[in-house]
Amino acid sequence: MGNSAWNYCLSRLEGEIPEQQLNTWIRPLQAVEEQGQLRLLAPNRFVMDWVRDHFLDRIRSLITAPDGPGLNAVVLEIGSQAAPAVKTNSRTASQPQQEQARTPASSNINPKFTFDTFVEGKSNQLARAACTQVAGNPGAAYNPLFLYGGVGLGKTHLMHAVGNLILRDRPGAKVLYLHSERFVGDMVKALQHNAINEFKRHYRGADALLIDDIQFFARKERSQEEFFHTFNALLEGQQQVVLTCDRYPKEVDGLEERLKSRFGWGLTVAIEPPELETRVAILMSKASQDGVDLPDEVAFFIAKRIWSNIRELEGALKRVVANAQFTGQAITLDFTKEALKDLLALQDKLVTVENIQKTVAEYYKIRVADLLSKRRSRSITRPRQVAMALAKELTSHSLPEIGDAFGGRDHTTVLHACRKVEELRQGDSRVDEDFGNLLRTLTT
Ligand SMILES: Nc1ncnc2c1ncn2[C@@H]1O[C@H](COP(=O)(O)OP(=O)(O)OP(=O)(O)O)[C@@H](O)[C@H]1O
Repeated sequence: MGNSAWNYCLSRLEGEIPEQQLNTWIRPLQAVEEQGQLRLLAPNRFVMDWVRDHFLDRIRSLITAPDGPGLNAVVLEIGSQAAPAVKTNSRTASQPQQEQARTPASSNINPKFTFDTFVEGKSNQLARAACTQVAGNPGAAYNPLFLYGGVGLGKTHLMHAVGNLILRDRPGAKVLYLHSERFVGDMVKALQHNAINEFKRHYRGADALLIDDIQFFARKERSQEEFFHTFNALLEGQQQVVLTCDRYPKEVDGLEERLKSRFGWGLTVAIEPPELETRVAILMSKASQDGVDLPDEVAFFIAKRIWSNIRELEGALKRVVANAQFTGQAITLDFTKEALKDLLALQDKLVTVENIQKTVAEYYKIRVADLLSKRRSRSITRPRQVAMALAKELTSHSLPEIGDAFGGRDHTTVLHACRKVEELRQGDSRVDEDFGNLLRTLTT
């Protein structure tokens, strides 16, 4: 393994730094390991300064830690190395960057994010179906297609999958993917350089425009104005627009009403946090893509303990795999528990039964004391059952422990609550929505 220290470091950083920042600052770095030190090559001074100021201390502590690669030093400088000659399909630090530099108008579609690599489950079924429809009939099926849901649930993946499928069917199509921050940045640059017409032409000429995380448009009036016109022009021309957001569009403060109402013209679909079976399937699929043999019990263990989002799930898997490769050990359940020890401890600390009770009480506008009381009116029992079910799902406490924490109730009451909530979630969309909202609040 040429760069095992750097790969190890990356796998750790992936769990700590938002994807957007990793792509912007960390992945463009090239790493060279030599004589006990790691040389990091930044493509330019801007990146070097940023990495030095924001990430270098952390990288150094990971690289030199005795229980990590244990190298002596990290050197950061400007430079580049020739790209390795053979590299199939795997993402290297520098490739996407170089690609972009050569062809600034390129689509930025990540070839790894396809429908084939997207695992379907109840939580994302509708979103996936809508995306396949759109990819098969761009501009005609649903326009715009608006995907929303919490962080790391696969919105970006699906968006790229749409782009990839359109490009497969029509290789000449102009498919533009970008984060909404980039749209804002490009617009500002265009205004500064008197090039707004070019900017308009560029975006309005897209056959499909895919814009990620549009909550970043909030309170940026000039950008919203420009986006509004771009959006209208595209819709009129039957060019496809796909948008994502971390919440339901109407709930984004600081977004103009006319935009919100336009977003509702097409189809708006939610992606929910995946249920256990889907999480296991995703882990299995990621492992097999990387050629890793993942025992079932390990997949179940990770999926049970990490529920909030798929990026974290992937991060945990990467950490286990990197540690196993690094130490040359097999991936067993014990090994996995050890590798994820600090991550899981951190998580246990974050979601406590008290925390759940407080959040649930606030959500239903009742008092925590009501949850613990003997009161049996519907307005109290339902939130209490939901809180118990959340405690079972999100903490590692046993049923008797949870019962105790809810005013000394019996474990069978907790079991009943969990079953009841499960049943209600199937049959009553309000309960399902409440549960989803609470899960999101507690885990993000
Ligand atoms: N159903 C799925 N099958 C396989 N991989 C998935 C699935 N959902 C998400 N992922 C993976 O999880 C990671 C995070 O997903 P993605 O970046 O698409 O999330 P997101 O919803 O766009 O989050 P954010 O709002 O933070 O941008 C990606 O690596 C993606 O491939």
